[in-house]
Amino acid sequence: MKKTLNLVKIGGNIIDDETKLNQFLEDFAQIPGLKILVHGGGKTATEMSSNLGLETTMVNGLRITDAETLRVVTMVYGGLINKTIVAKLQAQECNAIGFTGADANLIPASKRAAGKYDFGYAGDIIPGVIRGEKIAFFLDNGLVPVFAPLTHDKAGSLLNTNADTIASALAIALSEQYETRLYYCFEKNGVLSDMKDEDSVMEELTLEKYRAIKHEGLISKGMLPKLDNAFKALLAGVSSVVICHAEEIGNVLVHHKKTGTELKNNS
Ligand SMILES: Nc1ncnc2c1ncn2[C@@H]1O[C@H](COP(=O)(O)OP(=O)(O)O)[C@@H](O)[C@H]1O
Ligand SMILES: CC(=O)N[C@@H](CCC(=O)OP(=O)(O)O)C(=O)O
Repeated sequence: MKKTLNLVKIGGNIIDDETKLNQFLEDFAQIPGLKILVHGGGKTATEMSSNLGLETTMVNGLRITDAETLRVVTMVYGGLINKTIVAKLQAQECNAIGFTGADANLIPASKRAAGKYDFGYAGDIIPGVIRGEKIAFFLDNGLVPVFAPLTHDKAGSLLNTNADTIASALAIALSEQYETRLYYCFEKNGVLSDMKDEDSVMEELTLEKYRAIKHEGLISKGMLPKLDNAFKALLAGVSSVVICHAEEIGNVLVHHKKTGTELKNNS
């Protein structure tokens, strides 16, 4: 029987709030068994860019990453956020180890070719290239990998890759070795049917329903890549995918409470 692996992704709105981040990491540290944390940090990168006089442009939830922006996201994601999270987890007796996708060549990617938009140094993960057994080595030796949303092109450049995409690609790669469960944690209670009503959480969401509500305009901004990546993982064999509030991660994974939006495969 495969061991269970809980792979948790935490978004930038929580990371940017120290109290919320500390609470989340305390809860995450309590999760028993094998686990991985993938973090974003888009909000902090936007603030840091603005402090440096750089304008931020997002298209369909993805950052246009010119050379200057790549320097900012490398410092913010690979340095400030990744290392702060690792230190905070170590303070909770959670033996975290921080990675970008360049470390141990864990996530090779290719620079996205310019089309309607030129995303600059944005990286698309090459399908099938993540070798789960390399990550399993760390998991099986009692370590908790913490991934920054950076990949690399194997030609010396880091690339900026959406953290939801990294979480999905890692979950897919690791589902060969483990029964992998993927949790997208952010600052809302789940996928909402009405953005003005925080309680309008859809308990379940099928791909068919997602396509319909996307068409109606109920899904926007960062929720688009999040759900595209979430369904990709589910369809590729990840055991379960849940989108929930960051405050609930302890309730879900320590106390086994059902919360948020669970994706369903209706095909
Ligand atoms: N139907 C929806 N339900 C919940 N959030 C939505 C929805 N449509 C758009 N959003 C937006 O998507 C955002 C989540 O995407 P993003 O900011 O990329 O998250 P994260 O911080 O996890 O990376 C929410 O903050 C919200 O503003
Ligand atoms: C290419 C691209 O868009 N990369 C993302 C990576 C960070 C991220 O995904 O952060 P959140 O999870 O906080 O949104 C960005 O720079 O915003």
